Amino acid sequence: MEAGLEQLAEVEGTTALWLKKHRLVYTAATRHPFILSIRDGSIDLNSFKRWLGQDYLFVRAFVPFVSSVLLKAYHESDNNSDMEVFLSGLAALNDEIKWFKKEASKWGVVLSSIAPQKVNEDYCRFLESLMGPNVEYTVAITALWAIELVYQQSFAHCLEEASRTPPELAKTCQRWGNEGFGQYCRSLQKIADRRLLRATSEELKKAEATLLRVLEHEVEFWNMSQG
Ligand SMILES: Cc1ncc(CN)c(N)n1
Repeated sequence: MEAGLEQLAEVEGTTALWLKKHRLVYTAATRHPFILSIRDGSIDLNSFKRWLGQDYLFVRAFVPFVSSVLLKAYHESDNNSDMEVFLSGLAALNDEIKWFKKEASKWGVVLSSIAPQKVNEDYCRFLESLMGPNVEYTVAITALWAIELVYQQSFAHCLEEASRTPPELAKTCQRWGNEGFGQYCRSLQKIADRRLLRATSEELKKAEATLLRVLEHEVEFWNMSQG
């Protein structure tokens, strides 16, 4: 990193700098028309159901990814408490899978008969590419933080005062838009920033490229859901 940027990263955090630098794609991911349609109440419920079924499949693939980050933390982290953050994330995912099953039956979505769409498969394949032992902990935690952040920022937007989110979707928005999940995202960000400050320039390049890929995959995922 250049000398000036390095000082700024110490004050602001590398992740915040990257979000500013890549704000167009970040905004595309967190203020997507699919999310805006939840927020203004115009959401097509078939799109919502499509998202629900596809996201259930994504979350099933996300669990092993989070486990792989926990494993990397166990082997590579310079801070004992990192592992506990991921463990709490895994516990939340356990609840999330149960929630998806209940929500799906509420909406008449039969999860067992849903096939992943190509966009979803591509995203899950990307997750798998980050699970191997050759991928640095710093790169993997950057991806995990970005993936969670997109949902937190998107759904929190649907809970803001001016929003007209339909009441039957409020629980969905609260799942990722609540303060506890916001705190979890900040914990992930702190870990990522701590690691990025000590990363080699090669690792920094890989982590930034990974952040961009996550944001692009998230935009594609919303596009797919919207249909
Ligand atoms: C596609 C996607 N991105 C992020 C999340 C939040 N875990 C999710 N459930 N699905």
